[in-house]
Amino acid sequence: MATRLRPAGSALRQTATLRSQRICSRPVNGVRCLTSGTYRVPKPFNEPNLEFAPNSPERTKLSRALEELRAQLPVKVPAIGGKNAQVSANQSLTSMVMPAEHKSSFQEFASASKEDVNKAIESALKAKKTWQEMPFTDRASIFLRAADLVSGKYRFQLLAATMLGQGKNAWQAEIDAAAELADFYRYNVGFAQEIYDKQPTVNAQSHHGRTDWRPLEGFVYAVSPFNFTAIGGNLVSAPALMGNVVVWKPAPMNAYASHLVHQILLEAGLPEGVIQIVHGDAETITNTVFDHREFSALAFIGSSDVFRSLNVKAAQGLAEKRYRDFPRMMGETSGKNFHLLHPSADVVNAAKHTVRASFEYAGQKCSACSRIYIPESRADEFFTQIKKELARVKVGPPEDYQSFTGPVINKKAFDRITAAIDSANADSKLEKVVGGTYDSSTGWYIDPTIYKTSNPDHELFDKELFGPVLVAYVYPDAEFEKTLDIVDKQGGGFALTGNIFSNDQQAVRLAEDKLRYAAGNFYINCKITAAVIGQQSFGGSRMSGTCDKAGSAGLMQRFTAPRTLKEEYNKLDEVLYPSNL
Ligand SMILES: NC(=O)c1ccc[n+]([C@@H]2O[C@H](COP(=O)([O-])OP(=O)(O)OC[C@H]3O[C@@H](n4cnc5c(N)ncnc54)[C@H](O)[C@@H]3O)[C@@H](O)[C@H]2O)c1
Ligand SMILES: N[C@@H](CCC=O)C(=O)O
Repeated sequence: MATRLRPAGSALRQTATLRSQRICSRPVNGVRCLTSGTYRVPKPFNEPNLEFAPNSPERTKLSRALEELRAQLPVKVPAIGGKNAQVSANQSLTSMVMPAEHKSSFQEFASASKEDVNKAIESALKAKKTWQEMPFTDRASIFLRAADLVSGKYRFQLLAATMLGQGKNAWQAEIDAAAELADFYRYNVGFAQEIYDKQPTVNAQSHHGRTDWRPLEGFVYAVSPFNFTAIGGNLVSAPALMGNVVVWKPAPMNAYASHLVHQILLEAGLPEGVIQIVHGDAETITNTVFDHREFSALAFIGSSDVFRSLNVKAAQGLAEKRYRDFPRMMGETSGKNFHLLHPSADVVNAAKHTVRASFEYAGQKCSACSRIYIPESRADEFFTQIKKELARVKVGPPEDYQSFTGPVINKKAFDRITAAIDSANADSKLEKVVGGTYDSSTGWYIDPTIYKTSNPDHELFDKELFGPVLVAYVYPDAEFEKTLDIVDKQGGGFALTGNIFSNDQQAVRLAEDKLRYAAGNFYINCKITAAVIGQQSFGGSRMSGTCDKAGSAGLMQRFTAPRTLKEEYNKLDEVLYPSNL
């Protein structure tokens, strides 16, 4: 039996429901809608965070959800999701262990064959006409209802899945699987309204210009990473809200959390077929999708190398004239993100922010800080404060509320990061400040690790390790401007997030200008992680992606093919121009 959603108690809060009704003039699913009006969706808001303090009701509820989930392990995930989809008894399944406890299997998923993927594509295309003809206000209602299910009825179930499956502690799971996911659904509805509202404002006399925000003609392929439950949920909601149908391939390590998100969308009223979730071998699924004539767009979040390879595949398809459209290629990818301290910086503040940015969720946020630049005059103070903070930090399992950070995702990541640590420990050009140790006896644990160097060209400044490893360049105070050039040049060609800590506004201006292309998200006197939907849209350029910005109308507009209409109310009297007469 596939794991189904269970209510986890009463909704925490009732959010505003869509007050507007439908606008349409033709029957939808045989139902004629008769209301009229230019409807406005509710104003989006950021979901308030629960804090899980000792003895809080939310801590009790979360602990219960964790116990209930543990009792069901390993959870089973069907190859293709749907209201009644199930894993059959004789199907071979792929097992994924818990990052914090690798002797225990967390999830087992079935893998889609090429035929299954083709069926999923055809089901999505079959659902397309009805879905895109559904009035926007009704599509919006489905996602607003989903937001309430995420933040209410299924909140603790989503958190538990994200904690056990992806190794996040309660706070990290909360800001991802509850808050950010609900925020994406609510804000995306607002962004869609913003797009539909964009209409020509100037018309010549007796003319009427209009924009028809058509969804893409084929289907969208969404490929999501392991580290955020909300990211996959957004990658599918953004195109679907704009009237597209989507084939969704989540990362194997969050197959179960993504399955839950899909089930929630179905419960919220999403018609079956509109989003087809497909699990299995990445290449089999992708090759089948890329062979299809109606492949219209890729919405990818993951590593740069994979995104690059998918661009090459799509180019090959284009060269062979396989597609009807030029597929849109949207990708948010890797980073080698920086903190930069000016000599005027508040060093205590900078050190605290750096501990969070580099080591929360074991450095596995694409936004995480993995390189830092510190002026010589402030370096001792900075490292002393960092050590003081790290002495209070517990590395441990996600279910332990005391754990500040947890394991890395799997053995492959553990081996990759610890190999880099072994080599750094033996590198005479690096001096270890803290950490450099790890332990895989129960889970994939790596201690927060910092190296410093006076060699700004060390390869660690260019390599995304995606783990809790930070490299620091201590620069001569007089070389602040030169250091800006180094920051810009380094970072492996990536340009995702970065910041400056400074109490000198001229230095802030200089950094903001010189580092204009070094980061898609640039922060001043605060850490570089935890962008909030509606406040900081997210994404970088250079080799970090196409910078379409998750959490913005910009990304959603990429899932449209606008049609321009012009209507005239007068007749043409004369063929010849006045000058011809
Ligand atoms: N910029 C962002 O917004 C953002 C957000 C989260 C993660 N990331 C990046 O994602 C990476 C970590 O996530 P990950 O380990 O899941 O990334 P990944 O690139 O290994 O996988 C991402 C997705 O691509 C799929 N995939 C892997 N190989 C594939 C192939 N050959 N063909 C088709 N699909 C393939 C995976 O199964 C997964 O669904 C890091 O590089 C991180 O910086 C970026
Ligand atoms: N948007 C998140 C990062 C997502 C990538 O993993 C942040 O801003 O920290």
